[in-house]
Amino acid sequence: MMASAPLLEAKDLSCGYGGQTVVSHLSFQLNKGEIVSLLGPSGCGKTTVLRVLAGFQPVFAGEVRVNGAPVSTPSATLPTEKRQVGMVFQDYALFPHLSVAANIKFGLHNRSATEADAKLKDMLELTGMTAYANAYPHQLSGGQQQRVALARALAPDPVLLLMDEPFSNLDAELRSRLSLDVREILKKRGITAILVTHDQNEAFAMADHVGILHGGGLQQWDTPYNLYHEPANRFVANFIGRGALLPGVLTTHDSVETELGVIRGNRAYPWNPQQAVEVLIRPDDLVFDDTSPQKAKIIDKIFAGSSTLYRLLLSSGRKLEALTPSHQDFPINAEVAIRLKAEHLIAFKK
Ligand SMILES: Nc1ncnc2c1ncn2[C@@H]1O[C@H](COP(=O)(O)OP(=O)(O)OP(=O)(O)O)[C@@H](O)[C@H]1O
Repeated sequence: MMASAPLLEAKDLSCGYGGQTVVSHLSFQLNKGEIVSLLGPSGCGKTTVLRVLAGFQPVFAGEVRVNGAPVSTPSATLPTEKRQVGMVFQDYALFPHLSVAANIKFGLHNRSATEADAKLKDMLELTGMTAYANAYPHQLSGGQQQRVALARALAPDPVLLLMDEPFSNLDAELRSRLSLDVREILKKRGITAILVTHDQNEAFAMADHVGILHGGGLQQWDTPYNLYHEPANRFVANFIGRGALLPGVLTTHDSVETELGVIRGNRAYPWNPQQAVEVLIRPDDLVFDDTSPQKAKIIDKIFAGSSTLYRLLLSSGRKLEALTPSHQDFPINAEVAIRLKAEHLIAFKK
């Protein structure tokens, strides 16, 4: 039975501070080698959950299991040092007076010198920091310091790696590059990891599954693709990506009449025909198409290199956004013909 247990399992977990519950009824599982992200707005409890998983604080209810064995229950909390978790924080937390090599070897005091040296060499290579073994943290860039922090966290072969906003002190470009690099490093070694972030690009770039936390609970646990294209509720629809909600009326269980025509989707809704709904329109659901009878006026555009985001005004006065390849270049105030090209019909009852 133990062999088939998930690597990490949170079951109906409630946690918080003092008597104050921050997150309740949280359940999720991670298999070995999986990378997941807990994503949510500031204050939703991401760090609190991570602290529970690390063993820094107790659970009020529910339990956490690692490889089938309970590590947190309301009556017992296995201490951090016995959990074999590695941690990477926002502020790097490297020892300033120790060299890169000594930082990485810090958690290896119970290994033989030969073993520790081999591990150091391996970690330096894995994180691309071999040339900096003798440098001190203040001589490194933020991105390099975070690579060392990762090497230090991975050196003792943790069962689980916990990362709390690891890239938020870095500029946007470095952040996106490093998040891909770190994913590659973790995948190469089959490391199971949880990343806490409020940055959806980071979560999407790194994680196999993402849990959206809000309002004291989990709103959706899904792949990045599904969170974007098949959000489970209005909160997720608004929180993830860009988009607008367009009013419409359900005509059959899987089609909605809107001012852009009838939208037919890939799922059936249980509501009666004529039910008033709102349909989620993502910017990439709209295409410019000269043959379409639907007209819109361009009121703004944001050029982003390979693509352009257009803000459009419909004749009803409603506004939508369209994301197109940047060769399709139109001036502000131009009238364009648009067509909906959505494969997913995401409707919410009005
Ligand atoms: N030590 C503490 N004592 C009491 N309440 C706390 C403590 N730490 C956090 N909280 C509260 O718990 C809630 C969740 O905090 P938490 O830090 O887990 O959120 P978060 O989602 O990680 O937010 P952020 O993205 O801003 O870091 C917040 O309302 C916060 O004020």
